[in-house]
Amino acid sequence: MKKPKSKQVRIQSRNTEVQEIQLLEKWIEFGKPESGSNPLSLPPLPAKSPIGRIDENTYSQYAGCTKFQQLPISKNLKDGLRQAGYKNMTNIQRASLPHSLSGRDILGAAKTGSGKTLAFIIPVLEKLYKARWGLEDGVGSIIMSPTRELADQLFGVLKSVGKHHGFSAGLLIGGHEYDEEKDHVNRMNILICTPGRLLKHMDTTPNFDCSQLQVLVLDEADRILDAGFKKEVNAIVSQLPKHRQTLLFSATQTKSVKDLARLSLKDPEYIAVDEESIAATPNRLQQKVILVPLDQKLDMLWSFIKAHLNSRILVFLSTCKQVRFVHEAFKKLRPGIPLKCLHGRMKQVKRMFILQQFVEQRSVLFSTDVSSRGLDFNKGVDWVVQVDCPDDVATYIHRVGRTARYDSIGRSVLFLLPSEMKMLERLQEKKIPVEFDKPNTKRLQSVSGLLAALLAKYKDLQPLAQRAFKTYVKSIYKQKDKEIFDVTKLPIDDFSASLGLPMTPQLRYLNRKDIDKNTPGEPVSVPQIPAKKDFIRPKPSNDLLEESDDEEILDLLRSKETTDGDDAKAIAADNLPTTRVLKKKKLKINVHRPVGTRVVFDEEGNTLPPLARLADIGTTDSGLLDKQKVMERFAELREEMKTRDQEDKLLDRKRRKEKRIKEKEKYKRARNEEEEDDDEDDFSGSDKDSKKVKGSKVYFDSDSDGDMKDKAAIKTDEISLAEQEELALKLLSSMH
Ligand SMILES: Nc1ncnc2c1ncn2[C@@H]1O[C@H](COP(=O)(O)OP(=O)(O)OP(=O)(O)O)[C@@H](O)[C@H]1O
Repeated sequence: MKKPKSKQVRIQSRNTEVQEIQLLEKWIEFGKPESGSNPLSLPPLPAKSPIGRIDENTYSQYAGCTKFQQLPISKNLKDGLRQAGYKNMTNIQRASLPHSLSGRDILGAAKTGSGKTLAFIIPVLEKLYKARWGLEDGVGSIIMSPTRELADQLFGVLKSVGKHHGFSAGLLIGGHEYDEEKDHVNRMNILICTPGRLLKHMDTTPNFDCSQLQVLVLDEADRILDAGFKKEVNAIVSQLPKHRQTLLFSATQTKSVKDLARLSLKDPEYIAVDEESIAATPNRLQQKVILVPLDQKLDMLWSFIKAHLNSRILVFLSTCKQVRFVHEAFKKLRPGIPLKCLHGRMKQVKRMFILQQFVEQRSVLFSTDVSSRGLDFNKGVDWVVQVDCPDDVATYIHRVGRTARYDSIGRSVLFLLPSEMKMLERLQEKKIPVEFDKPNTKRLQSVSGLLAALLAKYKDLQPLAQRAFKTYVKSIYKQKDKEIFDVTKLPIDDFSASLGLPMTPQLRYLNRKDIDKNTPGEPVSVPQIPAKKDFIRPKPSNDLLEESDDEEILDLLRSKETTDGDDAKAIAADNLPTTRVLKKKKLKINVHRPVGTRVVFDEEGNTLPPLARLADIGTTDSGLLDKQKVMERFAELREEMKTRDQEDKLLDRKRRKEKRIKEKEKYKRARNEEEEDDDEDDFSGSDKDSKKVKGSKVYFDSDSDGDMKDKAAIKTDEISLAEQEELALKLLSSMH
């Protein structure tokens, strides 16, 4: 009894589906907006106006509608959206959906946190639904994201709003089990992926086929189309059918004709909903820029964290090593708020776990740009702190866009070095409403002294600090925009000391003279910049574990109280942390000393001449060296050098012998192959013989190569002559 009923139900639901699709297609065709028009400019539809079919040939208007329920989309999707809590559309959704639902290519730009994800997930689901796409049809849509975390987040949105559709969807990202993915990838209708992993499947997974692809989506399109992904994206696109719908979205969009040609976009609709708006960043975002000398960055960051213990703070640093160091070091100083870190070198599972934790509790997340794009921390990030200057304005926009999402408020602060003030101009040129603040460092707590102590106590922290130092300087050195990033203007000794390092690590690629001639905090040309006297060495904190009041440091920084220059100098002198003393001593080190020699210090921390440690202070009150001891030491050194020379010679001989053996084996293999080839060919006996003789020549020990080759040649000649004589004799005797 049951079976025919379920069959009947199946037939019935298929018929309903077919009817719904026919209706949607007619409705879309009836009301699709003019190509090139912006549906946002149309007056909003009255709330109670009819939805869908009105009479035989008339359907309701949907260009200009404000609610998802007014769109020509399936009931399944409407249910999914309603259950996920989405009712009214955001501007980018209102502007793009009427175009994308009618099958047009889209190039969409809207501020961070403005709802671009639904603007592409809705047309993807609807396109496949209207095509009655099934499991057996394979890949119908690919959604590409530049980072794994963002791909994972998009996957979450797709699952939530698409739960009433019967599509299969897969997440293809690095860090996942590739073999497992391989087994399922052919059965997926929608793939959310990073470019690298998708290409790997295209190259290696048997029968992986995207030839029927209907919709291609690039989220954070400008990032995916930039040089970093160029090879992968070109290779992927070359394997996709040209006849498809393509949707590109980002907060900072590309209009490069070359890029668009690469993707074969067909008359795309340019939808930039914020073009008329003054700022490229959300209106509810308060943005500050403060001037912080390099050696005070960690003091400033520490003080900031201590003043915001009840917030969720996202901190951007430029390299993985910096993130690791600051996280490890600050953790040991226990600021009174959980600290987490995230960077591209971490295992994927851990990355996901950390993001989850950051979303769930107030904490500080130190991160590289791996989390600068697209991530939506749904409980809201209170502060975005950019300790290191972003590469460009686009990166700035994406970083600050992790806060003030949808309709929430947010705050951000960017630390700029005096040499990076050009970045402030660039932000202002792009109409980003940043407020420039002079730092009033009265409430700053210095951590460099504490870091020096930590480095001495925890041996594994010192290499971390060194790498943090080196990678930061290198990142500046490698930056393309030299107007902003000038490595020669970095006060590198002060910076090194501020990380608690006793000595400035060597930077082979830099000419020290170029750097040293620039003093920290040298005059800069931007008018708003405070004079050098505004940079005050902060007061070291006596008790860093004690919680400071939750008053915001930045409000204080803005306070009208200015510190008198002389006072400032006095405070600075009073409060110099211990690392500064170390730093002064370190400057006396002769960096050009011969390799392998040690720097020797006296009790005052001054460097001594080489061999000075041999001086017998008891007997030579003038500080002169004991000649006898020096001579003995020289003799010792000579002996050591002799032994090392002998060891080197032995090693060299051994290496040469190994090389010879390898060469012989190589020749042997080549000869064997040659002989095998010869066997297959129809050579005359004499040819074969001559080849063997020729081949045999190369087997001589090459210790005295030339000699032996000559001998071999002679030997071969002798044999042939004897044979010839014998043959001649035989011939003569037979003639007689
Ligand atoms: N119509 C809507 N109604 C309510 N909330 C929405 C709507 N659309 C999106 N949101 C919410 O707004 C937040 C930001 O959306 P989304 O992540 O899509 O922004 P985005 O524009 O892609 O940001 P980014 O440029 O940083 O990637 C999300 O939490 C999302 O759930």
